[in-house]
Parts: sequence; C-alpha cells; structure tokens
Amino acid sequence: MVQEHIPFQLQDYLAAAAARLHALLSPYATITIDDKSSDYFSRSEAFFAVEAYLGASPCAAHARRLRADLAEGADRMALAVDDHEGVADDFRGATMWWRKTKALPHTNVITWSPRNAERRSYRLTFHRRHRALVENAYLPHVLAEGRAVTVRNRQRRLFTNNPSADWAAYDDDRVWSHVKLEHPSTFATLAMDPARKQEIIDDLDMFRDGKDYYASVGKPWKRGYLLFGPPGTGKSTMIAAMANFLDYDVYDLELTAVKSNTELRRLFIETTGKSIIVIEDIDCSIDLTGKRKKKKKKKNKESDKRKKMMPPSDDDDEEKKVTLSGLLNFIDGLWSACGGERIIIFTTNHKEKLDPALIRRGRMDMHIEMSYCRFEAFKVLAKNYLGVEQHEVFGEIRRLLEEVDMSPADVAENLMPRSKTKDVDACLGRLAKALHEAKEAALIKAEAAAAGKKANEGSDGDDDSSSSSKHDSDKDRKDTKEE
Ligand SMILES: Nc1ncnc2c1ncn2[C@@H]1O[C@H](COP(=O)(O)OP(=O)(O)OP(=O)(O)O)[C@@H](O)[C@H]1O
Repeated sequence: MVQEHIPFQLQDYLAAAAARLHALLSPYATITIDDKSSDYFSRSEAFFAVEAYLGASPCAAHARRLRADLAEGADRMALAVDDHEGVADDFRGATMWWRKTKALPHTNVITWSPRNAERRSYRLTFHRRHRALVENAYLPHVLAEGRAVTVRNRQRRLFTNNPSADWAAYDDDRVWSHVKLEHPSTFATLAMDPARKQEIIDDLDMFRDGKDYYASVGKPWKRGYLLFGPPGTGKSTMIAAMANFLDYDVYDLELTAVKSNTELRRLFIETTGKSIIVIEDIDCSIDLTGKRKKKKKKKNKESDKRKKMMPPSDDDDEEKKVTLSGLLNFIDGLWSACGGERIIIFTTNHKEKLDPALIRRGRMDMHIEMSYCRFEAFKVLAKNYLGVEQHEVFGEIRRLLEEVDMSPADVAENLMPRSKTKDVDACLGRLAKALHEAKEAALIKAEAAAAGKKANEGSDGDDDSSSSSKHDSDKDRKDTKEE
C-alpha cells in the first residue's frame, strides 16, 4: 500500500518542480479551468462556458479534432474542441492559446461514479504582459459569450408531472416527463390591448433582469401571475408567449394527479430555475373549501371511528390530500428554499371562485384579465392571419366588436383562410357575418331572459298563493292530526 504511493508522490514532486522551473523561465502564464467546481460534485459553469465559447468561436475552425454532441432535446449538434486539442484565439491583438486536457485519476483513488473517473480542463496560456487584459476583459468576454451560446443552443422543454404511482417505474425516480416546447406564440402574435401587453412585457423584463433587485429588497426571485377570463381568450397562448419571451421552460402541473402536499413539495423541489410553473384552471384543480371540510369532519365522529378500523388509504385520508394551505405554503415558503428565477401562473375562467388568500398580491403579483376581442386585438389577428392592416369592412367590424362579446379564438377561427389562395374579402366577410349572427343571438337571448324574468315575477305572485295554499293544506293536515 505504502509502496504504491511512492511513485505518485515522486511524480507529483517532479511535476511541481518542472512547473516551478517553467514559471521562472517562461514569459507565459497559464490559467486552468476544471470541469468540476470547487465543491467537486457540481459541474463548473466556467468550464462549460469556455467549451461553448470555443465551439462557436471562429478560432475553432482551425482545430483539427472536434467533438460533436447532441444535447438532450436539441435540434442540432453542438461542437466542442476534443481532448488534447489546442486552438489559438485573437483578442484585441493578443493571442490566447487554449488546450483541452484530460487527466485520469491515480489508480489507487476509488471513484464513486464512472463520470468522476476522468477530469477534464481547459488550460489558457497567454503572455504575461496580457495578464490584466485576460483577467479584466478576456475571461469576462468568454464567460458572457459562452453563456449566450448555451442559451441559443438550449432547447426549451415542456414538463408534465407523472402520476406518483409511476415514479418508481423510472430508474431515476423521475417525477416530471418532458417534450420539446415548440409553441409558436409570441407577444407579436398575441391579440390584446397594446398598452396592457406592453405593461406585461415590461414586468417580465424587469423580473428577468431583477436578480440583484430582488436580493437587495430581500425577496425570493419569483413572481406570480393570475390569468383570468372566459374560455378562448388566450390564457394558454399568453403562457406560451411569456415562455418564448423569457426563454424559460414550462412545468405544466396537473394538480388533480398530485395526491398529497408531500408530493406537491417533491414536484416543486424538482423544478429548475428559469422556468414557469403553470396550474391551469386552478378553481377546478383544488378544493378551495378546506375549512368547511374540516368542520364537517369534526361532526362526523362516528364515521371517523369506523375509518380508523379500516386499513389506511390515501383516498380517504383528508390530511394527505393537496390542500389550499399546502398550496399556499408552497407558494410562499418552499421555493425560496429551492432557488430563484421561477414564475408561477394560475389560470381560471372564474376568478370570483378563488380564495382571496390564494391570489393576494405577493402570491399572485399581477392579475391579468384576458377579455373578449375588441378592435385593437382584432387588428393584430387580421395582420397575423390575413396580412391586412386596413380594409373597408374594418369600420363595420369595429362597431360590431364593441357591441358583441366574441373570444379571440372565435375571431381567429373566422379569419382563418379556407384555401391556399388567401381570400381576404371572404374571410373578413365571414367574420362580419358571424358577428351579426352573434349580435342577433345575444338580442334574442336578452329578450328571452327579460320575458323569463317577467314571467317569474308573475309566477312569484302565483307561487306566493301556491305556497300559501300549501301552508293552508299543511295547517289543515296538522289540525286533522290534532283532532
Ligand atoms: N389573445 C389571443 N391572441 C391570439 N390568439 C388567440 C388569443 N386567444 C385565443 N387565441 C387563439 O385561440 C386558441 C385557443 O386559445 P387559448 O387556448 O389560449 O385560450 P384559453 O383562454 O386558454 O382557453 P381555455 O380557458 O378554454 O383554456 C389559441 O390556440 C389561439 O389560436
């Protein structure tokens, strides 16, 4: 055992002596960037930034040996300099030499994972007189460019939660599955009031660049948005536009598949930064009447006793279910513990059904109403679907959209060309016709409702008499009984 150590110690000693001698004589300096960060277990961000920078830099064109890798979900291969290959990069008249090295560990070191068996690093060599340039300008430039390349190559993902019963079926106990996020919606194609749209874009911009601001005011770096409005007004479309704008992943949380607050916690912990967590139709996903249920439970002591004698099951254990308070806890506390840069979005068609605690500012910071299509929103759709910004029927459509509530989804469907030869007149005419029909239908409905109300008022009077006659007959029966 001792004998085995000697050659390595000697090797290390000789290597260190040679390095000292080289440093004394050579006019060059070197900087080494390892693939493991100082805690050894996590990946070094600097290493991957250098890798991405060199792979995309024109200097890589001179490298003879490159490595291609297809990152998970990426569209095209990313190139990187291969092991033991060197490239020269020119920066403000100074030459920077990069070499990628790979070191095998000493054979008597036991590694816990094959991935840790090899250590790679990039070694940067430069003339000593460029030391300040390298430290103050070149390395920050490599880091910024490398990060930008990584973001450009990154394929965004749409995650959905696996039912907990399936978690054990995956090797790595995966709680989320994902597909590529390819929704084409952007703020340019989103039809809504332009001023409101700009407000949302500014808010997202502020959030994305607000790391230091959030830290300075002592708030976790997260933001909540509540999207509410009738069906087809673009709530899901807005989420996709936000994700595309921010370049974030989306976690679509199906709350009805989550059995307990514990599972909910696990799902949240496993989300990553730069992501949007979405709970659609929140009013249908969770029982917002937790308090009332508890009261009911207290009253029902008999059934509780019976339940205790049965084997425990998740289904009938109220405490184990996802509760409003579980959700509130998660929003408030948990994610400050699992890193920042997360957005949470709730959508609902019925804002009034939501518990005020769930949507108060601080939890849902911005409430965004997605409403029926008005003229400004229509203009966006007309431009997107038909490429027109002006037309003689615009005036008529404007008037109708002020009188009729039609969702952007319905307007878009009417504007959609039915053949490859885009017949603008036909599409706009179809929309105008649909709006006229909707207006008429609304009138008829209003008239029917008014007539119904009138009839009700009339029959209310009758009802009174019937209830009084019912009362009389009840009284008669009672009297008969007493007799
Ligand atoms: N504001 C909008 N801008 C552009 N397109 C829209 C808009 N609203 C709806 N659409 C179109 O209608 C379709 C349906 O809209 P979306 O699913 O976003 O509505 P939603 O409000 O989420 O509906 P639901 O409440 O039923 O889930 C979208 O695919 C899109 O083509």
